[in-house]
Amino acid sequence: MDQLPQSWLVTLDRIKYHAQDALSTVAGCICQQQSKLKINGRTFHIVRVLGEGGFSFVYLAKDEASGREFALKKIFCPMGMEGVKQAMREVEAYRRFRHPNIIRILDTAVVQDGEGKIVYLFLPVYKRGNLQDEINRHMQAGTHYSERHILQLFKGTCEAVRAMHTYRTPVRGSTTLPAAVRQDDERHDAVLLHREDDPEGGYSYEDVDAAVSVPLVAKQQAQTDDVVFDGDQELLTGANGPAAGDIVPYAHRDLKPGNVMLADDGLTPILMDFGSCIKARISIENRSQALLQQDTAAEHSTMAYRAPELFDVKTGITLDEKVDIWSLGCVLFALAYLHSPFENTQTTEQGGSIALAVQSARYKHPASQYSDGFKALIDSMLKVDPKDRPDISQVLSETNRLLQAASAR
Ligand SMILES: Nc1ncnc2c1ncn2[C@@H]1O[C@H](COP(=O)(O)OP(=O)(O)OP(=O)(O)O)[C@@H](O)[C@H]1O
Repeated sequence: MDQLPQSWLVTLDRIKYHAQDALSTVAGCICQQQSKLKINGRTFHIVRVLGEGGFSFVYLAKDEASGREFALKKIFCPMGMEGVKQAMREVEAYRRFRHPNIIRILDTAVVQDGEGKIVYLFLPVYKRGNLQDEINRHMQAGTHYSERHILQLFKGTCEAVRAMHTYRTPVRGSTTLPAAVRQDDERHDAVLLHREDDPEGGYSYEDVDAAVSVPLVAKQQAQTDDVVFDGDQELLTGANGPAAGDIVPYAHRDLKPGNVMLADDGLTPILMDFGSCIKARISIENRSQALLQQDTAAEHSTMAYRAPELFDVKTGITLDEKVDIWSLGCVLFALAYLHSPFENTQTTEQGGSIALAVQSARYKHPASQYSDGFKALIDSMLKVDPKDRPDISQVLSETNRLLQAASAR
């Protein structure tokens, strides 16, 4: 096993954990008892699977007492504390960016699972699904979005991205962090991260908004040995870190239609899946740093939406938030033509690889009714050299201009 590359081990873990979860889901259908989950004294009924990702399943879960529904994301952490820390970094990213177009996290729990751990994230449910689901519906029906509708969806997505690219380091103590942990689940040895000021050890559902916005103490000593969360690195300001109030751009690094949910109004996009979110500016000083970034991108950033500089990371460069601008170009293209510019293309059909097509920005606009300005916006983002791409504010102002023009037509 030692000789196997890390990516193989990850794949083996995925197969193992997905098989386990699939089996327990089937068993849960047969045995009502197994489709319930008890966390911190509350019982949740697992209604159905909403979706699945690389290391996670997302369920529709209903609180038995209140009847309130949640999207419950179950993340498997097979590789010890590093896996849990990675999951908690995702949690912290959800908490860091408060924006109407970014998903809110309602609560978090960590549960022992044999040798590994499971992290549960409680999220609001978006019953309309994500933009990839919408694209699939268009494909089946042989329909397309109008330019105006696309630009409305794209604008909200860009606003979420702008909140990340222009993130300001908070003043110490002003960020909400999970403040305490405790162990009290009968079956699972669950550790629920919850509001410190709630003696009952949880939030009331009416209080959910307050629970994510009340400033808690920045970093607390956990009450068990399982310190699973080491705080927002942005709070660690000082001689070597950014000063409070500085702009520290973050990159999402996995922007794609499947990671944008649609709110119930059918018009408001909600950015989610922050498992790949990272401080955007990374200076690559040597080959091993370059390979690390390349491997991370291969694991977390979907190929058909991944920026060219992440396929073959060069030394002596600084990766930055322009990786997301490339992905936004792919997202805008996909909303228009129902696939990424680098999948289903003639190039890939003729045996060329996606990686080669991306690295030379080889794609074509299919014949369509979309305006020249709209196509030019896509083209401006799909530039191989990140310096040639617009920044998020420029993308937004062009989107607004095109939206006004489309509304006037
Ligand atoms: N809040 C939600 N409401 C409804 N469905 C959801 C919600 N969150 C996630 N899903 C569904 O679950 C799927 C997987 O979720 P998510 O992308 O967070 O998992 P992941 O493991 O991080 O995936 P990836 O492999 O893309 O990184 C989504 O594509 C979506 O269909």
